[in-house]
Amino acid sequence: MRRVCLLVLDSLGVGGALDAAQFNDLGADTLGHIATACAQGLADVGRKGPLRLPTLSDLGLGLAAELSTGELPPGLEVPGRILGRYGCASEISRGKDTPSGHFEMTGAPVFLDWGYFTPDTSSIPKDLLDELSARAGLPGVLGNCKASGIEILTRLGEEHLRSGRPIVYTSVDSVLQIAAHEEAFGLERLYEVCAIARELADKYRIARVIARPFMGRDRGSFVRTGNRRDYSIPAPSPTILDLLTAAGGTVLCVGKVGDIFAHRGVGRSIRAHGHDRLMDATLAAWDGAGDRTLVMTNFVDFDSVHGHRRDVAGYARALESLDARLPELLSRLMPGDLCILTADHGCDPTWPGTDHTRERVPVLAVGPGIAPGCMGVRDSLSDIGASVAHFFGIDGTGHGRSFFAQDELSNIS
Ligand SMILES: O=P(O)(O)O[C@H]1O[C@H](CO)[C@@H](O)[C@H]1O
Ligand SMILES: [Mn+2]
Ligand SMILES: [Mn+2]
Repeated sequence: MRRVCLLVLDSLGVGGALDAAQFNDLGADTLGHIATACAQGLADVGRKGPLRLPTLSDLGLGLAAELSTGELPPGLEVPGRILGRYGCASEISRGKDTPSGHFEMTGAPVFLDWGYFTPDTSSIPKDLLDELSARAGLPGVLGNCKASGIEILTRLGEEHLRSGRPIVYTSVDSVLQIAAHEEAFGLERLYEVCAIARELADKYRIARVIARPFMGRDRGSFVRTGNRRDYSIPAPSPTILDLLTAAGGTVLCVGKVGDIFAHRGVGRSIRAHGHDRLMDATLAAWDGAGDRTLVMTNFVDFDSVHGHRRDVAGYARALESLDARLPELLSRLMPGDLCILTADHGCDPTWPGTDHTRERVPVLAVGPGIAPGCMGVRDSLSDIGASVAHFFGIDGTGHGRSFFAQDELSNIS
């Protein structure tokens, strides 16, 4: 029996990207800067002192970070013995966005340029917005600029309630985000508008349309809800989700993963909000998973709740909480099981602005029969997909190299 659990700690970069300067991210280091702030007592909100990640440290997270930047993040000192195979990987896709990271780690790096809405005002082409209003029966839209999601609600949320116009905005990523009040505008209506926007955005090669529902009565009380939904462009080439499904295996996606892959190669998608619920859903999926099953979960709050909001203490708290839940999963790994933890890009909460940061990502692999040790600095996140294919004994996508030795897996039951 062979099963793989792939956990994406969304935005947990470990610095060190050789091309970071091209993204104005030279020196960005999500994990390193969080750990440093914690060690300096600068992240003592709802937690205290140095970052404590005993399980992730045992799996080699600190060493993976040291491999990337040359510096061991404080608090992530080398434990007595490493439990897993650790390393880090550079991203070769052109963008530092979520779809690029997820596609690349599943064997489909993105070499084409997404389309971007760049200007700060009138960002989104008039044709697209006119057609969206016509087809969705909207009285127009608000926003139409590059913005941060919370700030724009404060600025335009009340006008949205008065006018019924949804708020459209973009970021440094290839995204068209649409915010609307979950009750006043309606959640299903927002999803319908986003589905139309997805069709219209295709010709501009926009990677994602994102529904951003929110609640609250006024600018002081607006909050985004957990009903966010992503409408992605499909991966540019087959992923291991496609190949495993075609080979008769099963792909179970937890959280926003199914949406990211536009549900291609996805057997079942399980929605859950908040890291604890996401972990509960992962454990439930894992407990019911049979032979040749891939369970893939994205822990989105690191990025959306803490990284983009530049909330260092919150990010540290979320890391410590997830770390405390990991033993529940690790204790369920039986012979023939493999668990890989990684990230899709960085989002350094100490960095200027509110956007993602170009960084390497950690790659931690653990399971009975997987010899602990170092897998080095990997050339691409696609090495993860190649390793998963190798583990399942199926053809890979042609991108990436397995971090397992050729004959290493033959003795695993
Ligand atoms: O500021 P909010 O709405 O959270 O947007 C963020 O979320 C998007 C998806 O990760 C990114 O493109 C970034 O702009
Ligand atoms: Mn992401
Ligand atoms: Mn993000």
